[in-house]
Amino acid sequence: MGIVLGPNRYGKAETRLVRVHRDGDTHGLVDFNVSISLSGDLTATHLTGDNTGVLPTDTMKNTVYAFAREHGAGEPESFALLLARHFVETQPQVRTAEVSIESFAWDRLGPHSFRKRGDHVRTTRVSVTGETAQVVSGVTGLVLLNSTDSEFHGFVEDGYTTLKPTTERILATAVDARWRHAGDDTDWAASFAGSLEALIAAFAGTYSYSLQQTLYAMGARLLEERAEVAEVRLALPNKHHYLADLSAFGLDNPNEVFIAGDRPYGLIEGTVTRDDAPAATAEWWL
Ligand SMILES: O=c1[nH]c(=O)c2[nH]c(=O)[nH]c2[nH]1
Repeated sequence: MGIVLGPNRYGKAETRLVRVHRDGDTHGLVDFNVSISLSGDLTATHLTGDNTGVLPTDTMKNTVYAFAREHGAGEPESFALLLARHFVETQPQVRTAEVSIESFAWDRLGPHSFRKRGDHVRTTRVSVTGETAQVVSGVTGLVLLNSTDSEFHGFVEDGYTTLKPTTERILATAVDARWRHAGDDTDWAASFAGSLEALIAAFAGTYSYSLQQTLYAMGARLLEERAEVAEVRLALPNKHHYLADLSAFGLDNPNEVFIAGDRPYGLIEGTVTRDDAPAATAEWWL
């Protein structure tokens, strides 16, 4: 009885690409999750470890970022065809290339501000003890992104610091916010809509030197615009976008092609409150 190699394929899964198309002050944003799988004559590496026909999956990932710089990234079908044809045409041992792309839609908030579509959840938490009622409203999973107007520098640098100061970066977060109402009788629909609008406007409108600064601006704006709210708590994950280094391929990258990071992420948390806010009557955060 013999043992034979059956069907096989290999590739790089889930390359997270964010492509900013800079058209003057108005930016376009494309957000892709690209998975590549190649098959063909790959027997040698499986049977003997002979890698002469193996294009590294790392190269596939690099190709995604380099093509995004060279060709832009528009419709996912076009970008997938471009990549798949490239691997079949340049790698004689590859018979079939499969490229799958998940494309995440963002709605425009401003020239360089975006909100991820179909995301957030409205929350409420009410605590009643005897005659006392405390109402907390909130939102989770509201994903916002500014493709410019964000810097981060002047931070502590110790022996373990490798982060380079930057005057140009993407700032993105998934807003997790709770706000405590001073009373228990207001127009809840209008209050929620206005609070959400205040958070979004402050994020989009703040020229940011840190996510901490943006957090304070968001909380302060909500309190300025909603008299019925006493206190705001925000937890903002810093959804890092790393500038892809394309210099090895002879390409520059003027803040256009980004690697969307997953984990770890910075987590910036804080409370913004009125100095005359009534005390909370129950635990209300998380
Ligand atoms: O806005 C930021 N705040 C930080 O505290 C921080 N730390 C870091 O590595 N990047 C950032 N960005």
